[in-house]
Amino acid sequence: MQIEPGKLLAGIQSPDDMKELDAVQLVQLSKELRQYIIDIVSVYGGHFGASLGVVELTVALHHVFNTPVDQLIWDVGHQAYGHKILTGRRENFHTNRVYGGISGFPKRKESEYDAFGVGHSSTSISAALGMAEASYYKKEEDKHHIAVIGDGAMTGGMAFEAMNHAGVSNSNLLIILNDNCMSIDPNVGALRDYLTDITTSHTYNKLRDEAWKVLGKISKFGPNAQEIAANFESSVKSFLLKQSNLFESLNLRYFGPIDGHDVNHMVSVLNDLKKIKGPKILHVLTKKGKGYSLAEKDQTKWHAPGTFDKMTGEIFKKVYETPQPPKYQEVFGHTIVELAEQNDKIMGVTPAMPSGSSLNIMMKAMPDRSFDVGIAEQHAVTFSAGLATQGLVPFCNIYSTFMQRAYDQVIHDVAIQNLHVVFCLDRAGFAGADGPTHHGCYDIAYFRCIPNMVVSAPMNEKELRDLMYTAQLPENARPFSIRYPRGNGVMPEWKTPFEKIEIGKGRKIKDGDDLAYLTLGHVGNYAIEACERLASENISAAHYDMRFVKPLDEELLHEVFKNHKYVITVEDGSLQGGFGSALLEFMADHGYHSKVVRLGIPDEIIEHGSQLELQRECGFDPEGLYQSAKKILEPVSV
Ligand SMILES: Cc1ncc(C[n+]2csc(CCOP(=O)(O)OP(=O)(O)O)c2C)c(N)n1
Ligand SMILES: CC(=O)[C@@H](O)[C@H](O)COP(=O)(O)O
Ligand SMILES: [Mg+2]
Repeated sequence: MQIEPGKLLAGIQSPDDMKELDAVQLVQLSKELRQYIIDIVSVYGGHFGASLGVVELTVALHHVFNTPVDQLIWDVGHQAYGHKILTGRRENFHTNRVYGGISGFPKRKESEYDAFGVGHSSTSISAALGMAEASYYKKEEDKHHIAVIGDGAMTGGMAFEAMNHAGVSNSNLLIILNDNCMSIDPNVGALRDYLTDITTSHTYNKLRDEAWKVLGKISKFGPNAQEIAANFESSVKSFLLKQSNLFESLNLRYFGPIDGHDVNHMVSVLNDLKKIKGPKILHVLTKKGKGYSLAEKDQTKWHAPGTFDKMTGEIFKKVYETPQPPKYQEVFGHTIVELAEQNDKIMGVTPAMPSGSSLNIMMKAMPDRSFDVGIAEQHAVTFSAGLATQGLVPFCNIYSTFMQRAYDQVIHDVAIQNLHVVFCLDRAGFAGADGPTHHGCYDIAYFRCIPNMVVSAPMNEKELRDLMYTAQLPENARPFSIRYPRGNGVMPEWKTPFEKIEIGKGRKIKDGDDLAYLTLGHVGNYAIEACERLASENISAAHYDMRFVKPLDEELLHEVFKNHKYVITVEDGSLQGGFGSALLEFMADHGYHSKVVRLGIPDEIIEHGSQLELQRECGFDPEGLYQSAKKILEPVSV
C-alpha cells in the first residue's frame, strides 16, 4: 500500500532541506509529519503515542542543529519515528520493525543521523556526555550534543549518574527533558511529582521568568551571551533558582518548562541555547499521542497499539472461532493474584511495566502489595531483596532483556544472601519486532552460573502456574527464576489447579528409540510437532521437557544418554552458556558420548522480525527441529 506524504514533507530528503523553512512552513511540516506517522503506523504497527508527542520537537531540533555533525541522541528511541522520516528513511519507513526492514529504534549502522544505538532506557545523557567530552578534548568547540530523554526514562538511575557527572563537566551538552507525565503506564514516583510542581509553582515560575529575560538579552547581544549568562549566574536570583531547582542544584543550567507543541517558540529557544556553552537542561512539556485524540485519551493503550483503522480508531485484532490460549503474561498476572490471596506474604514488583507484565491486575486488586518502582530494574531487585529479608515473598517481574541491568543486584543482594525472591523473566527468548536490544537471549546463561539460583522455564500455562506455586512455598525459600516468552501459550483452558513441581525434575513427554529432543520452555511445543511429523515417516523420537536448567534433572539425563545415541537440545536462548551447554557439561562430567546438536540463538546479533521468522533464521522453529532430526540421522558418508 502506497502512503503519500504531504507536499512539504515529500521534499525533505534530509534535514538540510529544512534549514530555510519559515515559521509557517515549520508548522505545516509538523502537521504533515504527524499525519505521515499516523498513516504508516495505523497500517504497519509500531510505537505510536511517543513519536506523535515529539513531532514539533523533532522538527525544531533538525531545523536548528547541524545534524549529523551535531549529535542527537534519543533515549529509548521509541519516539524517534519523526527523526527517521526526516533523515532519509521516509521511503523505507513502511518496513519499520519488519523482518529485513529498518529498525524501530535508532541504530548507528542504519544512519549517520542515529548518533547512538538505543532501546533500553536512560542511556542518552551518559552517551551524549561521552560524546561531548570527546569533542571538548578534540577542541570541536562548535559541536552540540543533545540528549532527548522522557520523564519516564529520567527515573532511571543511569540518568542521575550521568547528570551527577555532567554537572562538573565543561562539555557542550544539552539535555532535553520531554515531560509528558507518562511512561508506558502513567509515570510514577517523587520525580514525577517534582516535575509537576516546578511546572505549576508560582514562586518558581517568577524566578524562571527572570532567567528567561536573560535569555532574551542573549539573543539580542549575540557575542556577549557568555558574559550575560555569567553575570546572571552570580546574581541572587540565580542563587534562589539553584536552591529551588533540582537540576540547577546539580549545576545544570535549567530552562523551561516550555510548550513542546509550539514549534516556532522551540526554534527560538533552541537557537538561544546554542549560544550557551556547558551542560544545560531544557524542560519541554508535551502530550503523548498529540494530534490523535484517542491516543491522547488512553495513552497506555496507544503506546504501541498494533495496526488500526485510523478513521475509527478500531484496533485490529484477529478474530478466532474457538477460544485461544492466553498470553503467558496474563497467566502470570492472574496467577499471582490467586497465589497472593492464599499467601499473604506474596508481593508484586515491576520496574515500569505494569501493563506489559500484567502485574497491573494485582496492582488493581491489591494496591498495598504491589509496586511499580519506575524504570529502575536495579532498584526493583534490591528492593525485592529488602522485602525478602523481612519474611515476605516478592515476585519481581522483569523482562529478560531489562534484567541485564540488574545482574549485580541479583548476585550481590539476592543470591549471596540466599533470599527468597521469585524472578519472573517475561519476554525471554526472541522479543520479535523490537529487535536485538529487546531479545531476551542471555538470561539462561547469566542466571545458570549463579549459586543458589533455581532456573526454570515452563512449556505451557499449567507449568507456569505450577512453577509460580512451587516457587512461593516456604520450603523453596531461595532465589527462584521462571522465564517465559512474549505471546501466547498453548492451553485455552489454562486455569488448572496448582500442583507442586519437584525442583530440578523434568518430565518425559514421549518415548522414542531413534533420537531424543531435550527442550526447555515453550519451544517444547515445537518438539511435539516435530515428533508427530517424524512418526509419520516411521522415525521414533523421544521428547523430554526438562523444565529446569538449574538444578538439572540428572536422573532423567542418565536415562537419556544411556538410551540415545542422538540428542537434540532446543532452547529460545543463547547457545553460548545456555541449556545445551549445561547438557554438554553433564555429558563431559559423566563420560557420555552421544551425538548432540544444540538448537538455539547463535553467537550473533539477531535483528528484528516476528518471533517465528527469527527462530526460523536460527533453525529452531518447528521445521528446524524436524530438519535437524533428519540430518542427525543421516548416514555418515565415508
Ligand atoms: C531499561 C528499560 N526498562 C524498561 C523499558 C521499557 N520502556 C520503553 S519506553 C518506556 C517508557 C518511557 O517513558 P518516557 O521516557 O517518559 O517516554 P514516553 O514514552 O513517555 O515518550 C518503558 C518503560 C526500556 N525500554 N528500558
Ligand atoms: C520501547 C520499549 O521498550 C517498549 O515499549 C517495548 O517495546 C515493550 O515491549 P512489549 O510490547 O513486548 O511490551
Ligand atoms: Mg514520558
